[in-house]
Amino acid sequence: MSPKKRKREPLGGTELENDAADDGAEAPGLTENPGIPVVASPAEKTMGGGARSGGIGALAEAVKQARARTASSVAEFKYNKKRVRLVSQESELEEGSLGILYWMSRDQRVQDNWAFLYAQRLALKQKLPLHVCFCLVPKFLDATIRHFGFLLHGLKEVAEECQELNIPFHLLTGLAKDVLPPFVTKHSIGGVVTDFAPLRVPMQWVQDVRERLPPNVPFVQVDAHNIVPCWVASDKQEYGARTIRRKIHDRLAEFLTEFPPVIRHPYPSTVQAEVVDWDACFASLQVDRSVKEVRWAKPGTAAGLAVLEEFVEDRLKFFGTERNNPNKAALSNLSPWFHFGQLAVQRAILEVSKHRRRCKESVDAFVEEAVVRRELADNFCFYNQKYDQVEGASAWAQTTLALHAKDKRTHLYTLQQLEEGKTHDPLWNAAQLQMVHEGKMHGFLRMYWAKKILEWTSSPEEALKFSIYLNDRYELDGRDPNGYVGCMWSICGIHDQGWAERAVFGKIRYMNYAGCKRKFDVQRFECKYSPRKLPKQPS
Ligand SMILES: Cc1cc2nc3c(=O)[nH]c(=O)nc-3n(C[C@H](O)[C@H](O)[C@H](O)COP(=O)(O)OP(=O)(O)OC[C@H]3O[C@@H](n4cnc5c(N)ncnc54)[C@H](O)[C@@H]3O)c2cc1C
Repeated sequence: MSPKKRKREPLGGTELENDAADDGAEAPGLTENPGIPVVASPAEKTMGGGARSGGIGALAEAVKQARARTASSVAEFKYNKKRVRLVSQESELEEGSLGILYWMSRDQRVQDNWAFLYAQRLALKQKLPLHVCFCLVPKFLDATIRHFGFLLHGLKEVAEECQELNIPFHLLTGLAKDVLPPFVTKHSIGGVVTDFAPLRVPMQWVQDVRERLPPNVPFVQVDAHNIVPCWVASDKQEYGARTIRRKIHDRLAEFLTEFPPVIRHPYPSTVQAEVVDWDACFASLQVDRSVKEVRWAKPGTAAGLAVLEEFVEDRLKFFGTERNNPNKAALSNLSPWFHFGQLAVQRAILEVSKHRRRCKESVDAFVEEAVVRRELADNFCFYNQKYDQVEGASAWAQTTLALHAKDKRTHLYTLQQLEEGKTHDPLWNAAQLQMVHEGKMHGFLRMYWAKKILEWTSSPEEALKFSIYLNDRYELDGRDPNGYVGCMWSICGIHDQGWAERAVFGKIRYMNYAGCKRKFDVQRFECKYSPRKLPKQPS
């Protein structure tokens, strides 16, 4: 007997593309936060420690009030459904279901999360319980304990927040395709909402789940990471910042809005989430533990908001003029929290934009980096399946690199020499060691660093492979569209133009040591990250 349809509530697709609101310690573990062991970092201070306000920061409180002023809940909010796309064939919820599930993946936060909000909206409208799950894979693309530690600490905070909001949080262990569909069936979940990541592994996870979910369960995806949803910003791979910039700016009035709050859920579930033993979970991970967690970046949304607050107060004023100076504290340092979705870029932009009158140049530059460049990276990975291969580059770049493939290299280094920072170039070595020890290389140096790998390895393919390997292994923000695009920009000229032709690089833009010396005090940086001053790492 086919189940009776509940009040028809579509979950995505064309019916939703309608602006109007529808009616519708010592032991590695997580007990201590942040987890240990950690790298003794040379960074001056811990980011996100909340030291200034000793607990909940002024910004966190102001943000809470702003959400509350926006709407009493997402059910009363004019939700822009262009953020949502239908993944399943079925688009309507059936009667008899016992809950809505948000499968959290890229966007690991409760508030300021359009996917979480959409799931709660459905649950409120249907008067159903809301569940959240995260599928923890014990191994992911060579991520190390540096990454998993940050992720798990953040999730622990998510779980605690969910509990306060009467929303069971389920940590499922295994690949989503194996654990999520059985969960849906067992608990009679009526609809599934997930977030969006353009990289091939998470895209495949979504496809696999789609194939295994019961056919009568609608499944939608919400772009909760970008301000302008990736599929709205453009329907094709863009040439560069110059072609996507206007498309994004033209849509900001529509999408750069305040968030309503995720509220305490009024429809409790009879299904209780299993209590997560976070320490056991941490201990059971089968990951490389030699790349240590870092102390300067405290994981979690609260810490991310505190870093945002510090940035706005202390560093934003320098961002416009000093962001290319690695000796100056001018950057936001927010990329780890953005990467793990612990902080919404949209929240950062809403806050930073309030200071345009005080520091226009900085605010405009920050919007360019965090919105235009970042969303361009998502665009590239979404529309180009070869986003991490030389074949993914433009024809002109592939041709010029091929023409110069046999050019004599002045130096050739092995992966191990590069990894240990043992090249002839003290600036490069310092940048490499900054990344190894602190988990974050300065943004300006990332370009120089990757370009030198092209210069000192036997082929562009090898250069790309080494740079992605090192970036993903050591950068806390690694395995991100920004990282693949950063390496592809530096080595394969994507989103760039042809420059004067030279050996090895062909027409790919070149950078050199002398250029860096003109920009900042190179010696000071080299001195700070000299191997003599740093502990031996990784062990
Ligand atoms: C070779 C190379 C590798 C890179 N690897 C990564 C990576 O793995 N993960 C990552 O998030 N970024 C990467 N980037 C982009 C950029 O360098 C970092 O986002 C930035 O340094 C992070 O520091 P921040 O948050 O202090 O940046 P800020 O300068 O404060 O910028 C704020 C935010 O804007 C975005 N942003 C800044 N610069 C860029 C850019 N060039 N492209 C896209 N988005 C940008 C980031 O989300 C960043 O957090 C890479 C760039 C290059 C050239």
